[in-house]
Amino acid sequence: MSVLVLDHLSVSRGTQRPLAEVCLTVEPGECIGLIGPNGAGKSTLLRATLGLVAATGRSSLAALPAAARARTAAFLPQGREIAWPLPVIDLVALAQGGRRTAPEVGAALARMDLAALAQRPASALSGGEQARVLIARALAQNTPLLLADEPIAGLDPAHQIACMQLFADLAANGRSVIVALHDLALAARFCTRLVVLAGGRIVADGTPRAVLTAALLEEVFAIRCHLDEIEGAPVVFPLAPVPRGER
Ligand SMILES: Nc1ncnc2c1ncn2[C@@H]1O[C@H](COP(=O)(O)OP(=O)(O)OP(=O)(O)O)[C@@H](O)[C@H]1O
Repeated sequence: MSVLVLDHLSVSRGTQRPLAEVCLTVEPGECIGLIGPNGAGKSTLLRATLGLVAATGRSSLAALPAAARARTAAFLPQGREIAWPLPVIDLVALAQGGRRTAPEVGAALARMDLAALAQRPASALSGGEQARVLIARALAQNTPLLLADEPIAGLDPAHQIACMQLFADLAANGRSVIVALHDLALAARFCTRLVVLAGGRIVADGTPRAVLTAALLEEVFAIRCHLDEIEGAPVVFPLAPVPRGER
């Protein structure tokens, strides 16, 4: 059974339409990379999916009562500053009703490389460390679906890879992930499927190999890339913006 169904989901703000007629079905085991240039509508799509912004059309998730929604999906929003001086372990334990000893809490701390920071006030950590704490909290919620808005922004390369590997592992174990990100190389390597947004609409949807073509990268992202393959996975290396006169 599908984890999520979006049916002609649209958001309007005055005369703008940051999300237009998005239809998407997410199955268990999918790690979906949501990609697109700045302002494409990725955050708006995630928020409308959760019912956090007014939308027309239907999101099967937003249609659930609030408690069922929280059991179904964890959300990692884009803004990640932690204001409360709560110990890291207690902040992560909020995902399990405050139970520090819940196995999900220990597992999430270990998976995000936070065991050594568990007793530190979360607000006194570095930006990247705080980002990892919030990923751990979302992970500890242990939901079938995880929606993450640019979770790897600000992480060092080792933790970026570890975080994407975590999402791929969740999917391999039958959960579903939608992750908005700008790193096309990591999206290509770790996602089972890429959904490309531009101007609030889905303009491509498929495997990384099918989606990441030179033509799409030029048209949607206005970049020229070196495309290659390593160990069977597509590799994208951005080289230069397409000159303005050629767009
Ligand atoms: N609170 C808001 N009020 C009005 N317009 C907004 C608001 N938030 C976003 N927008 C507009 O909606 C459009 C989509 O924004 P959104 O944040 O969904 O894009 P995004 O793809 O997540 O971008 P980015 O990669 O920069 O995070 C943009 O044109 C943006 O300017």
